[in-house]
Amino acid sequence: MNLLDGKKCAESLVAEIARKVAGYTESGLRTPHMTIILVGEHAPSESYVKSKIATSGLAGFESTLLRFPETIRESELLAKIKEVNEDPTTDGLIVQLPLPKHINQQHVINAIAPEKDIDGFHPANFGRMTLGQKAFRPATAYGICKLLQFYEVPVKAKHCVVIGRSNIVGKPISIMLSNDFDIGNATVTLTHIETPRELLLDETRRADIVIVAVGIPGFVTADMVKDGVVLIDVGINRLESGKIVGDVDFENVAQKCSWITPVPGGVGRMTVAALMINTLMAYQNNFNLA
Ligand SMILES: Nc1nc(=O)c2c([nH]1)NC[C@@H]1CN(c3ccc(C(=O)N[C@@H](CCC(=O)O)C(=O)O)cc3)C=[N+]21
Repeated sequence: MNLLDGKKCAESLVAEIARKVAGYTESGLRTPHMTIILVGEHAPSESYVKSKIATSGLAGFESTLLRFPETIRESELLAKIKEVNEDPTTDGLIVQLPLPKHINQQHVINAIAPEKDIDGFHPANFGRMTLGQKAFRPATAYGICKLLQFYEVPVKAKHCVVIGRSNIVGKPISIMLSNDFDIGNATVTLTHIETPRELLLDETRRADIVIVAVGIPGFVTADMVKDGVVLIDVGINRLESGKIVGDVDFENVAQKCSWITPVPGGVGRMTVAALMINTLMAYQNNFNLA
């Protein structure tokens, strides 16, 4: 069993970004700048945002955190997004999810300027990505691709089973890995809550790569996978003990894997690294660099 070390991979990608940024700023360009909007006080979001801000510093970016109370009205939030969209000193904008219930997530995502949408959630980017056009790719899915690439895990022509069809992970990763992308050309099965258990087992037991993003601790057990499987665990579940675990029964499943991502230190780190890649791309687009 080999670990797909997201920390190590992310550090290497971020160091590469920092070198590029140093080159740009030495030639007189301004520093890349990302803005994060955080609404309310949600403990996990605090920790994710902290990690994004710290990593953006390591990448050589400036960052701004805009915090709003839980009670902010949707119209006010949309007005703030419009301000950031129109601010030429910000390259990328993240509106941290989840949002309070009274705010329509779709309205918010659609309000972000596609050219600043470093999360890749705007329909314009999602559509372009799906069609194989240049786009900001959804950060978690993109991070998984970069991690597979870093460790030279074969993807082309492999059978990949994705568990969970969320718009932020399952759906985009299944599209990206099946597309004719640099890291792609797999044969992908997308399974979800309505997939009969028997069918799910048929699929996972012959899969070369299993990607699980369901948010249930221990969902993937050793009897569900074949020897030599590559396992990508997207889950982040906080147990009552405070321990963070993924969606995989790691102790038992890891023994059967050729590669497996740890939680923490796996996909979470790569999500943040991919956001940095997207921010650099937004900046390069702004200045017509490459
Ligand atoms: N608009 C938006 N964009 C996002 O990219 C976004 C979001 N909303 N909402 C929530 C998810 C989750 N997410 C993570 C960020 C960092 C870690 C991370 O750094 N994890 C550490 C552990 C730290 C911890 O989990 O507390 C690790 O895996 O080693 C994980 C997950 C970004 N998300």
